[in-house]
Amino acid sequence: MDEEKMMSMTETWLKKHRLLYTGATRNPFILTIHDATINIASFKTWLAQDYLFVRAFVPFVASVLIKAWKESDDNGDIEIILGGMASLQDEITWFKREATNWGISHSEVVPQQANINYCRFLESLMSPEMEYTVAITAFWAIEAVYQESFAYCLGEGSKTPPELKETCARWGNEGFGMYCQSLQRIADRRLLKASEDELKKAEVLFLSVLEHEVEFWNMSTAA
Ligand SMILES: Cc1ncc(CO)c(N)n1
Repeated sequence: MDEEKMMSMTETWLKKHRLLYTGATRNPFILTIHDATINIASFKTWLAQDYLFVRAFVPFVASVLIKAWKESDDNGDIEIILGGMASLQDEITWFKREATNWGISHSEVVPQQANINYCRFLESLMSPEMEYTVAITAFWAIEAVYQESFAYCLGEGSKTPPELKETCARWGNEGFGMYCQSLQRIADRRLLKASEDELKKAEVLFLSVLEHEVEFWNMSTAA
């Protein structure tokens, strides 16, 4: 009897594209939070830009919710996605409060190129022609990168400055980790039934997410 468990599709891709995934989850921006050498200007750039990103992320999640309602074979998906949407409201409130704390005025923040590109990518995923399977896979990847990145900043041996710990805990907490696992399970369940074309498309867009995440972090450290 074979005791080995089969690898899920997302696990297979994470393994196959390890280098790029590590590039997204252990980016220099994250490493400098982890070792407390972060330049506060970089942090403020990230904070200001990510607020704009999250505002664009809300309609994207709403579009995934609609696809789940139309296409999903499991009612449980709706609750998980809806839970994600609900926490985005809290997240937007948090971003506004943090901006005040760090002396950022959102009305003066101009979206940078990497952010514009990423938001445009989100918009392409919102198209009604985009399959649920593909969109939920991208959704999982977007959340998973933040979860892995910020959890690392709170992990053993991290020297994260106390004033940044709350930020890291937003995405690095255990509950957010469980939520990412739920999204991953949905993606894997769907990918199991996907056509060859859909699988290929989902893998390509998974890689696009990782590239956009790398560019987003790089944008923050470049400023
Ligand atoms: C750029 C980016 N990726 C992922 C997340 C997670 O929601 C975020 N807030 N911002």
